[in-house]
Amino acid sequence: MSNTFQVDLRGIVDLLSHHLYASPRVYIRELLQNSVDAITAAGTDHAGRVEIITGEMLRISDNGIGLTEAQVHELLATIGRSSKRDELGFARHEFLGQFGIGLLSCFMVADEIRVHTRHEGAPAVLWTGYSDGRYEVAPGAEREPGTTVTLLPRRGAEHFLTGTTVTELATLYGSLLPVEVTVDGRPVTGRGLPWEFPPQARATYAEKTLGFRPFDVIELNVPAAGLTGAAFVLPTPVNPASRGGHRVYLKRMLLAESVEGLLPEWAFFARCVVDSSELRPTASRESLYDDGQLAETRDAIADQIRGWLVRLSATDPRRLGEFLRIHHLGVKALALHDDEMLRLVEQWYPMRTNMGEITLAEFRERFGVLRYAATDDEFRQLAAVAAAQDVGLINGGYVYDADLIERLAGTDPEIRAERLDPTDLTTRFLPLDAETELSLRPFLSVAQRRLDRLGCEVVVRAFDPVTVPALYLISRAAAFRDEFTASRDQADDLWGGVLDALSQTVPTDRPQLVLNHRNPLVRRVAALADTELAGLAVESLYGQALMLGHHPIRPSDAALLTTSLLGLLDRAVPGEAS
Ligand SMILES: Nc1ncnc2c1ncn2[C@@H]1O[C@H](COP(=O)(O)OP(=O)(O)OP(=O)(O)O)[C@@H](O)[C@H]1O
Repeated sequence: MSNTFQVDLRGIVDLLSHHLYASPRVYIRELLQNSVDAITAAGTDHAGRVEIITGEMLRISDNGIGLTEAQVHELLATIGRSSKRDELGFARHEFLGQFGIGLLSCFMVADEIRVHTRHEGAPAVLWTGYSDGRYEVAPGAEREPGTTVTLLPRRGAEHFLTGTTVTELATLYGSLLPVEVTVDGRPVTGRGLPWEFPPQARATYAEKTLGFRPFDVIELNVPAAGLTGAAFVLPTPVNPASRGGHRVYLKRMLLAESVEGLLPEWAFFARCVVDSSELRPTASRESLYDDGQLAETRDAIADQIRGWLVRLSATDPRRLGEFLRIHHLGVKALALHDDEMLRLVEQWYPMRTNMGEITLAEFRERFGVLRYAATDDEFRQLAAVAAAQDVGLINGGYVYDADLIERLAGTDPEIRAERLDPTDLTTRFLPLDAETELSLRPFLSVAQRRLDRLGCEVVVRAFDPVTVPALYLISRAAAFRDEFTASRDQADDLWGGVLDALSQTVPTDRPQLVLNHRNPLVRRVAALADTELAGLAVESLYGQALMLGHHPIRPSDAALLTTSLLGLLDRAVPGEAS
């Protein structure tokens, strides 16, 4: 024995309103969609018209194809049955609807739905559906071919059917539709496609609907997806991680104002407004169906945005510079895996160097090798000294910069990159002649004794600039050891033992205080016969070098600084010691 499924309409409507549609407001979209589809079905030489009248009840009339009585029974009363699919069940291309559930959404705001309809050459029919699942079919009053749907508001949902709300919703969803739509006599369509507006009007449109005046507008055209539209470039930086959605229309009907997945992540600086005749909606019609076609469309749009950037570099570099200043993070993120973008960054993005802000291309021309410091701290330590020796140095400490430099060198054998370690610079420090070296021995041993307990080695070299008396150089290995010692000091006995055992394996090159023999003050200090005063001076130079390089001041450093400062003051201020 075979039976037929029974459907509990209340249950289905509840499912739709709570789990499928984001808001009951979509009922207007579903009604508009049915009217437009009926007009499409009536044929192309047919000037379509959709009229919405609000009041006690809501009425929407179209001059579309209408339904015969047999179709009314078949289509309106069967959930999931649609006239918009072909024999194989595929959505027919020319229609907006496809699922056969749209009309049900009206039960979210109405208790009763009346469909008064007539198909050319057939008598008019009146179908009445109730939210409890009953429906009636009766002969309808004489009328022109077409359909009028009337909604009787459900208690508590009246506000969804007022003139103001309906005008707002019809404008939101339907303003780009290719048929004339009016609400209470006022047209909501007919203003054309915003991305075809002249530039000024386009900017005003963006300001009103997207909330910003665009930096530029990129026209989009992807024939394979029947897609046209525009990408509006944001005029201010945005967090690359914030997902900005796009305004997507499908066959001129708004899908949603914040659709994700239309652009690749790197293009976070653009907001699109597009219409597509091929991309598919999910059943809720609130997002795009994520399939191969969406992926291909995304790639095609990405190409067009990339093309805009490349074009800008060729025709208007100044403007490209402006763009990069605003959105450098996104462009750099993109350059990490896109060669064209990498070239763009190399040619046009000014990086911070010790010779000012210059592009990597210029830097290479001047200095050959892309020499960079990997962190901001290392850069600060080295920048002035390197500059005085005419060594160009890039600050690779900004997000992505060091990675980009490395990648550039990895993709082009012509390009060399070199990470500069603070201790590498000592090779640029000239040793002193043997005689001077010898004469400085006693001073050096005094100085070394004062700094021994801080784990610092003192050397004297000649380097530029003469104005810098001393530099504190810390190699990567030493930096690691410093952190290691700090955690050893804080650890309890058990962990202390473990860390001690480990420390055997930690390399032992020590940080260095490099005194500059070209600096007059250093020469005078080195020549002092008073070893106590020389010691105090070395300690002060040590403190000053720490601060110059923005090194952390440990408690032992702070204690040393205090005693040396007080010691020097004591020497400097005249009067008898008490
Ligand atoms: N205004 C109308 N004029 C003519 N036929 C209509 C009209 N409204 C609805 N219909 C008929 O009723 C059927 C069911 O409509 P319904 O809105 O439930 O689903 P659909 O439009 O086919 O698909 P979807 O769920 O994607 O909207 C339609 O396929 C269509 O044949």
